Amino acid sequence: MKKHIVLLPGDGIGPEVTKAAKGVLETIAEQFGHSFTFETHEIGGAAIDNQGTPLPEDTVAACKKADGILLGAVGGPKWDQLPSHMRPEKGLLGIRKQLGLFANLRPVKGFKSLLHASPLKEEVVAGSDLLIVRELTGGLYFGEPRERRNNGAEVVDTLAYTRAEMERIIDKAFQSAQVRRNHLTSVDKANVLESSRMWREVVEEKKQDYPDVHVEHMLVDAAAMKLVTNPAYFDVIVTENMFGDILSDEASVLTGSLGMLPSASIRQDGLGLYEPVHGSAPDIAGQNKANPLAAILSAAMMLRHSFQMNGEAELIEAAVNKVLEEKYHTADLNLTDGVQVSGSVLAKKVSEQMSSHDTTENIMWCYA
Ligand SMILES: NC(=O)c1ccc[n+]([C@@H]2O[C@H](COP(=O)([O-])OP(=O)(O)OC[C@H]3O[C@@H](n4cnc5c(N)ncnc54)[C@H](O)[C@@H]3O)[C@@H](O)[C@H]2O)c1
Ligand SMILES: CC(C)[C@H](C(=O)O)[C@@H](O)C(=O)O
Ligand SMILES: [Mg+2]
Repeated sequence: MKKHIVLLPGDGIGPEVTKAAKGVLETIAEQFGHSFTFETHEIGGAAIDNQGTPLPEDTVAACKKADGILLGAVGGPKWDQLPSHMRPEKGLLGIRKQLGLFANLRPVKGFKSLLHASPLKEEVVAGSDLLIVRELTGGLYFGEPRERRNNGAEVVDTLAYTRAEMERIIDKAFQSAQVRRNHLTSVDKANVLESSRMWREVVEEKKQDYPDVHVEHMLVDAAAMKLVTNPAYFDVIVTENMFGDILSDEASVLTGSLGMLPSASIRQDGLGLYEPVHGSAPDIAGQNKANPLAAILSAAMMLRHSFQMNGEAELIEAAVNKVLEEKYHTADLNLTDGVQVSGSVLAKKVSEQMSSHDTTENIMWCYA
């Protein structure tokens, strides 16, 4: 199969982890006889430096024509003092919005061989396998007005949603629950926010369409606590943009590192931008220390979601599992046992494992 992939490496560790994921995709192409072509574009701080804007028009145009998009990360201290419309993060928010990527799927599954990498007790982490379905193009991130007022004496951000925006993400989450364990937890702050009260109404209306799914409501503060005390309780969590951002970094603790969490930012027709949950990690950028697995697993999500290449995605996931079982890991996992390697060596191990045909265990993450 022929597929055209746009790479948006971005800033900090973005280029390192994107290169690692590209290498794994090349191994897939070789093994399965696919033809993947790649085109690299700037976004974020790199684009500000070279083109004066965090989201150049040619980047958007290339993404619109792509079969799949793989992003590294954007941002860093170099650009922190720029006005908000010129920050690298605006490039990421802009591409999500312009492409209509309203659903962000963030699967969180602890690999068995990494249970002891979490700072939580192994018996707490064991059995956790959840999916955060985060609304990605609305809420506080995009609501207007957002401004300083009264000579800087006041400031306003706006949390706005239309009912239609809520309906489509809640539908997506019910559908994800149907292919998983039929348990949906809708997370909100309905004791305080009007938007959350409407969110609850929409969930209540939608549940009539999915009678096989057990749905409940949970306040975000309580959910944050339960995520680290009883994570195995959760199957699918659906929540608005900002809550989903925060809960997903928290959930990464279950896997041992933020460098383990992949994500898919998708829309209905299958186009997707695949991005690790982590950021540009300026503290380790350029040192070949970054864990490439979140980016590699994001590439696997691209194969499954945008290209319908399930076997190929499973091969990557199984190879990652095997490499971890063989106790190779990067420094972020903070392990005292096993073999600590650089990011590029870990990525190479994954590709070698894929070519060895010794990856039989299907550890597939289920998400729809
Ligand atoms: N998707 C994105 O592009 C994205 C996501 C989050 C943050 N950011 C941006 O990244 C910059 C830094 O933000 P931050 O420091 O709060 O968050 P971060 O995710 O970049 O880093 C948080 C911590 O996790 C570590 N870490 C993250 N990814 C890792 C990996 N793959 N391997 C090993 N360790 C890893 C970092 O070293 C750091 O200690 C900010 O400008 C922020 O806006 C971008
Ligand atoms: C960089 C930032 C804008 C982004 C977000 O908040 O969506 C990041 O934290 C993420 O989780 O993808
Ligand atoms: Mg985040």
